[in-house]
Amino acid sequence: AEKMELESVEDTLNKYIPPAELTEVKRILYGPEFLRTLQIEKQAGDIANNEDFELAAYEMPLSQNPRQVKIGLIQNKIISPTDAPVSTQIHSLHERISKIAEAAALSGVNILCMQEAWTMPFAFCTREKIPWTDFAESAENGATTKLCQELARKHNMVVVSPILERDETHGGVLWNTAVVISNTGAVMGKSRKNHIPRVGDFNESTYYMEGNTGHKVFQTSFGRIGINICYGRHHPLNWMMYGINGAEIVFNPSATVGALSEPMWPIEARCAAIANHYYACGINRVGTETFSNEFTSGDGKKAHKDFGHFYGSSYIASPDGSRTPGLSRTKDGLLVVAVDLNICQEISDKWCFRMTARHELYADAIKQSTELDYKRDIVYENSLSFLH
Ligand SMILES: NC(=O)NCCC(=O)O
Repeated sequence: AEKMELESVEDTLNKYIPPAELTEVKRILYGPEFLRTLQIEKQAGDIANNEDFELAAYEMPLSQNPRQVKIGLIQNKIISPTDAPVSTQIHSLHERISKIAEAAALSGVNILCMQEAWTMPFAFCTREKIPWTDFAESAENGATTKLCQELARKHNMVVVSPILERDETHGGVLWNTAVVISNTGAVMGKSRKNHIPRVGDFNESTYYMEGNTGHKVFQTSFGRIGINICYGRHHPLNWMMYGINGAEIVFNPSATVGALSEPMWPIEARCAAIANHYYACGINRVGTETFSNEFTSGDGKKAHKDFGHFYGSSYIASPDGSRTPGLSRTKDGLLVVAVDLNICQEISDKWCFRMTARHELYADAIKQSTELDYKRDIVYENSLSFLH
């Protein structure tokens, strides 16, 4: 029997914490400044109802000189079963996401980001090559990029489209890549996943290597954006480099399951937003994906056919330390958030984390620590000196 999943942490707080305490609990958990809930545009609300996805919209606190943009995040389940033809699986997702993008456009979204490898099941757990490698497409002119170009032009919004990329220029190798499409419809470029997991059933290193595009930041019409794909969120230096390159918003398109990472999820993007003075956006897929053939997790337990529950819970964290509530843990959703990019500079001037970061100190120390003959700087009590 399928396990009953908790709908959302916020629903549980709202249901069980008495109103008198709830405000204070939320202030402590979600941040000092209260978010404003935005009215859902009627037509967008109708699409969400008809298509059965959650639509939540908020405005984050404003600075003295606001430079507001609206971010949209989409989290979703796969539609077709994993043994359907590849083209059917991709097509069904194209249709679904186009409808959600329509609701995003009606909600005034300027920059829209989908989840990691959004055109496919997260099949890397299986270690099988066929049919999963057939989901790979050219970042520059694959069918998914073409669709996103249409969406970008039609809705005048920047689209960040994370896909499994096939790089024809370099022998057709695969990458885990986010394609950035301008609101004009032009492909601005791509950003590849820098850190590939070797944990749990995330057997991605069987398929593609660590990315080689560095920490590109894209100057779009609606602000400077970077993309730190999934497992990269466990690496503070990865987050930091997008900040150093001037990002005002960093997206973290992800695919991660409850048993592995859920306690880390609300913390990591939020810490990154605070430490780097930018907005950080966590996006995670939802649902349980089942495969035809059993696979093992290398833990002595029985072989199984599913990856476990992808818990959604997409959210946006502000440089001021606050965050939005998460989307559902079980349902498809669109999170629309109006953010003020000027908050990045305002908070940087207030807290001075960038100014006080001492990067030159760490640059030298980290460089030395990678040398073969490096000696760790540990101080021993004299009597224990034989431990050296
Ligand atoms: N997609 C991916 O990198 N997942 C790894 C697991 C995690 O980072 O939570």
